[in-house]
Amino acid sequence: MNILLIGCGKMGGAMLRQWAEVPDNTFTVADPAATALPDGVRHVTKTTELEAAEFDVVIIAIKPQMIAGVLPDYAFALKPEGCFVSIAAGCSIASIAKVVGDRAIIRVMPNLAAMVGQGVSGLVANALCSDDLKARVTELVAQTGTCVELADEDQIDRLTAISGSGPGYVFELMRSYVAAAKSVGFDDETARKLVFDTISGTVETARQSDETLEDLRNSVTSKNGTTQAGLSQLMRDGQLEGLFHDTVQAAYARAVELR
Ligand SMILES: NC(=O)C1=CN([C@@H]2O[C@H](COP(=O)(O)OP(=O)(O)OC[C@H]3O[C@@H](n4cnc5c(N)ncnc54)[C@H](O)[C@@H]3O)[C@@H](O)[C@H]2O)C=CC1
Ligand SMILES: O=C(O)[C@@H]1CCC=N1
Repeated sequence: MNILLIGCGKMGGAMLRQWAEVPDNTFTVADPAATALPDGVRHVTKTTELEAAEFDVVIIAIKPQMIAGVLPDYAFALKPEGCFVSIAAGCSIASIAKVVGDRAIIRVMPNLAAMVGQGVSGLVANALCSDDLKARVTELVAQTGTCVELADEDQIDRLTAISGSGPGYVFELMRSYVAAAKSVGFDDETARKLVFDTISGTVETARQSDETLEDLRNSVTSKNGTTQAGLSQLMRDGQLEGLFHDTVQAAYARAVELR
């Protein structure tokens, strides 16, 4: 497919890094600020460099608040049978259709781990999108990690609050954990290694186990031992579970506001 990527910042750039590894498709990036694009990717800085009906897919990877102002300038470059793919948080298919009219539109919510091919994405398409086009876009997204097809748009806003924003929550957890490791005397390099390897090893253990997360947690926790002492702080008054609940609800509410 011939693909136009509008916006090549943190998220668009992360996905492009994986896509550029696969020879199936050709990419043009439209982003005045883009630098250091992968080999073989065409870069345009003005819409006048594009031809009408040039692309099978136009990917919208700019901030949701910019879509109404920017997208009209690029819409002419999509083939009549092509589709728009938006990765913008919140911005609904109806809002995009207000800008481009009744066209095939797919919403994808990726996450930053796409950068290393371990992303998690949700996808939902409108009724004007053919099964073939949806399958080809799903395959494209799956080049960046796993891709789950969702039943409706509300689901993609809920998924945004879990996996779209998720790396932000996890990076902050990791940052706090590393700071705590340093507070008991480890240097930065050792603290990062201990924390990163503990997290990745724990995730892999959970993946390979049939036990519940509660049982796995209990299997680390000796009666009156060190883990129990630590968890009595981490879990005091159920605050951690409440905090995660509030975190996800706030992110979902913001996605709804951005519709
Ligand atoms: N950062 C993340 O982890 C995730 C971001 N998203 C979505 O991806 C979209 C982009 O977010 P980020 O990459 O984080 O933002 P970013 O600010 O890193 O990238 C946006 C890019 O758009 C470019 N841009 C601005 N005006 C433009 C124009 N007129 N024409 C072409 N390009 C233009 C900017 O130069 C910039 O490189 C947002 O809609 C966001 O909701 C979705 C999932 C995860
Ligand atoms: O924070 C945001 O709005 C974007 C969407 C998901 C992750 N980053």
